[in-house]
Amino acid sequence: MSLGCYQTTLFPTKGKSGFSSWNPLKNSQLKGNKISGVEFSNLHVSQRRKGIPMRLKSLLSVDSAVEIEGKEGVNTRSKYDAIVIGSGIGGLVAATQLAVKGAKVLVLEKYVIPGGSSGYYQRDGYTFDVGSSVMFGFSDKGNLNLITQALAAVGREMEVIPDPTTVHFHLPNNLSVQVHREYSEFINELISKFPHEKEGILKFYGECWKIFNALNSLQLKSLEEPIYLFGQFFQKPLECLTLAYYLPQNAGDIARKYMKDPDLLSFIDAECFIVSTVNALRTPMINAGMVLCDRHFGGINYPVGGVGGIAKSLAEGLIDQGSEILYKANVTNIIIDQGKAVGVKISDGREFFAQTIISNATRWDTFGKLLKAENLPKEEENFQKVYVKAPSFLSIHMGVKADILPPDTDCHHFVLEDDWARLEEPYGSIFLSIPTILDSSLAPKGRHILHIFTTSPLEDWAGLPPKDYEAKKELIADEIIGRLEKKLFPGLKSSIVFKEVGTPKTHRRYLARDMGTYGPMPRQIPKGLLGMPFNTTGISGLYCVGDSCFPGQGVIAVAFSGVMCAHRVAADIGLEKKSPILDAALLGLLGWLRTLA
Ligand SMILES: NC(=O)c1ccc[n+]([C@@H]2O[C@H](COP(=O)([O-])OP(=O)(O)OC[C@H]3O[C@@H](n4cnc5c(N)ncnc54)[C@H](O)[C@@H]3O)[C@@H](O)[C@H]2O)c1
Ligand SMILES: CC(C)=CCC/C(C)=C/C=C/C(C)=C/C=C/C(C)=C/C=C/C=C(C)/C=C/C=C(C)/C=C/C=C(\C)CCC=C(C)C
Repeated sequence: MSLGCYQTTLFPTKGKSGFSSWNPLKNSQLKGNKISGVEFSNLHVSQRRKGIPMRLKSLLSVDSAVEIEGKEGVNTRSKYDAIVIGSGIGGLVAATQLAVKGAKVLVLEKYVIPGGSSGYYQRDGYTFDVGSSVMFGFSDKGNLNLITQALAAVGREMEVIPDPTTVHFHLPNNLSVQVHREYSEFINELISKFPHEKEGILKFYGECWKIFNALNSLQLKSLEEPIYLFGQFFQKPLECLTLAYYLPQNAGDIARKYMKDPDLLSFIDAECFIVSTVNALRTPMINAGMVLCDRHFGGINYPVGGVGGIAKSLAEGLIDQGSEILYKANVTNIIIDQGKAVGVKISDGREFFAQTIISNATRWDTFGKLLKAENLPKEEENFQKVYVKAPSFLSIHMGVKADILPPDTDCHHFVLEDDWARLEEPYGSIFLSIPTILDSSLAPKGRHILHIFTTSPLEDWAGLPPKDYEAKKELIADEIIGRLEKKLFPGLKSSIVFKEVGTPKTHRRYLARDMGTYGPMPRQIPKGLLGMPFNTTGISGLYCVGDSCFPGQGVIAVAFSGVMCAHRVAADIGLEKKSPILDAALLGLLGWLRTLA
């Protein structure tokens, strides 16, 4: 196969890339084969293989997979142990964990850099986080610092800046609550707002700590792998039973056992909404326990240089382990042979084969686009009955003059001005992150970054002619900024020096997520986490990872899903212990439990 045929994909040009407003290559950042200092030859392979020039090795390594298939047929075409579709944090954690266990992994990413929703883009001297800047799991202690652990597994460490306040809530009836890093400071502040509910507050958050402490005592691996699971039950029976007890419960029910004040219950709704996009009655108690305590135990920590550095470091670590990432590789099909997933096809026609296929695309994309919808396995039908796509977001990335922010402004804010009923409505509540409060290197001197986002359904933006679409973006962004100007920063509009607005269509396009969705949310009141599928699927050899798998949305949640997925896949390809009889029993039991949700 001629090497020349890949030259155009190795050196993408601005014109050919086809990306517009959220393209990190925009504004002359594409220099040779570097994006912002990171090498991005179309295919990265291990620097450790010596003898052949780097780029040539890249090409050979991919070509050989195809060549082997062409010459020798199905038996030898499985070059890789696993192919991972997508390089979101879920996909990268699964890939790196497998690579350190000795697997040969190929990650195929549609975009030009890794990270997906946890990626970054640069403009005019600003480095913007694409998604959330609130990082759980990034501390140096406990068992739940999954981001720190994922990086360490591939020999990477990032400097982080501790955030003194997870979020500053600005809520109806002038309720203002700062979630301080110190638990006692937070709880005292909350009790000072609701002194008559002191006992209830202590009991509710006390139950959250019970869950957190149980989670934090376990070695986290795949809950679909019986040897590990029974081992944990044997070593930590009380902790496992605690978790099993809370597995089918929701935070709102437990809050209602202890609290009566409607404003306080609405506050608990807001606490849950920022991590689950639904109210407390629909938020699994295990997830609430995890996030409402980790922010005080390990704290929220921001990586120096921006959230995008996490994915970049994982991708580099993966390559160090001898595995590979191919960018601009849009997977269009999962190839099924005799009922088993054996490979994938990408949009330029190339096919890659592996023992296992792991999809970091959402379950809706995996089973609606990459596989034909008529092949929907029963488990996926059930998933789609219990969960719907959460709405997407309208995001505004801005650069502002620094003097507009009062001294001691917190990094993260959540604003819902007058009416609790608007919490879950589109455009009802506003999330605001100002990461330059923690890391000033993200913006030019004398400037701050404001990243504003609010829920917004794709339907609001569909079918508009370009002029109307642009006008609507400006109009809605102006309203949202006006609300922040009124509530937090008088004069905000006149301090703006840079502004870029992304809609649900932008999310759909650049993050390749069906309807630009933020992730799954329960259709009705769920039974806690019981209905959430793990990583195996109804198709042999095919696994899912990311936020449409247990335990759901959130960067730390998808990191856990990556750890679980890698463990299950490693057992299936012989890199970890496995018992086929116990497997069949546990997977059957879990499948049955899900039908109860
Ligand atoms: N505004 C925010 O704060 C925000 C927004 C969205 C998501 N997030 C967080 O990120 C989490 C999602 O992480 P994740 O790992 O599940 O997924 P992800 O969406 O971050 O990453 C998936 C990756 O797969 C790639 N991909 C999808 N389909 C592909 C295909 N067919 N071929 C090749 N590549 C493909 C995408 O380009 C993307 O890089 C969310 O739960 C949420 O917590 C935050
Ligand atoms: C199986 C059976 C039957 C039994 C068993 C029992 C057991 C053992 C169990 C166990 C379990 C476990 C281990 C579990 C685990 C879990 C976990 C880890 C979880 C986690 C979670 C997490 C989460 C959810 C997170 C989330 C987060 C988020 C979403 C975030 C977001 C953020 C944002 C949006 C930002 C905001 C902003 C502003 C405010 C500005």
